[in-house]
Amino acid sequence: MYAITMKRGILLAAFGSGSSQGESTLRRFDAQVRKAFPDVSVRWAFTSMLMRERLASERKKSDSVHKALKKMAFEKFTHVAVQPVHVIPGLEYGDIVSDADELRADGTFASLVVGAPLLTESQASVDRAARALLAELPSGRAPGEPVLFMGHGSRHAAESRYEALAAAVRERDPLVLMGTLNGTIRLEHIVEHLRASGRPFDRVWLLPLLAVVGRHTLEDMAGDSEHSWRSRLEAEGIACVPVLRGMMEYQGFMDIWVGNLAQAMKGWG
Ligand SMILES: C[C@@]1(CC(=O)O)c2cc3[nH]c(cc4nc(cc5[nH]c(cc(n2)[C@H]1CCC(=O)O)[C@@](C)(CC(=O)O)[C@@H]5CCC(=O)O)C(CC(=O)O)=C4CCC(=O)O)c(CCC(=O)O)c3CC(=O)O
Ligand SMILES: [Co+2]
Repeated sequence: MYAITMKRGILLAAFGSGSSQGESTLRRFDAQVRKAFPDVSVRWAFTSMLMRERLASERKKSDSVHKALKKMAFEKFTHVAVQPVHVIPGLEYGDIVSDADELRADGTFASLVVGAPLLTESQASVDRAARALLAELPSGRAPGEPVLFMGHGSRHAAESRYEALAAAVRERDPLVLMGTLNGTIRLEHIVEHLRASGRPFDRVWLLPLLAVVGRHTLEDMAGDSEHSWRSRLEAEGIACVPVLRGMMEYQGFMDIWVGNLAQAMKGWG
């Protein structure tokens, strides 16, 4: 058996971002990954075709997961770990796994592994994320002020992960609530819950449960349109303090995604 010279690579996979804040968030994460694995090449893939096209029109190059893996195969990488920076094992995450499955079937890599998203079916992953989230609540939050997190939500069964996280967080702090844009726990459920608590509060803090600040945060959460969470809460007479920081800007969450990557790399054998 000839000895293959091991060439190891990491492929980080995000939805993609074109904003300067989003790009600096991804760059900070990139630096943390390179620091954690100094002798492994780090590449990026953006999963959103829409984002890749938007960047291409601004002459910024970006690869899909499939294309990035093809390039790494061409460059003779033997061991590759793909690490998504997604929150749930939903549809977007599933696309990444199927891209990896396809390339693995090619047999071009000696080993191709995919890391877990922030939340998996394990309660340990939910509790770990709940602790990271509660460790980073806005410093200006006065006692008794509710904090609302807006997740993306999904029609995929992985939607249950948001509910699991919401329960784990509420257990630790009953005034930290979570809902999703396109999921089962909607904003109206959160408002009902707040009203039912009977506790007086002047304002609520509004944070994205999204890795990177993008349109969903800027428009759907904090935007001026009447459909945004902020506008709908203000229409209910509830003042809002939006915090435009993606989850990947918090050390605790970066540590979880880096930890998932380290775990996946153990699968290289
Ligand atoms: C399946 C689908 C919905 C459906 O059809 O059910 C879906 C699902 C999910 N998206 C997620 C994440 C993000 N989606 C966006 C943005 C957009 N998402 C859109 C479409 C779709 N998104 C449908 C697939 C359409 C397709 O792929 O062809 C766009 C194009 C249209 C729209 O939704 O408005 C809009 C472009 C906005 C623009 O114009 O820029 C951003 C960026 C941002 O915030 O703006 C993030 C990263 C947030 C972050 O950084 O965390 C997650 C959570 C993943 C996770 O973290 O786990 C899920 C759930 C899951 O994966 O199951
Ligand atoms: Co989306």
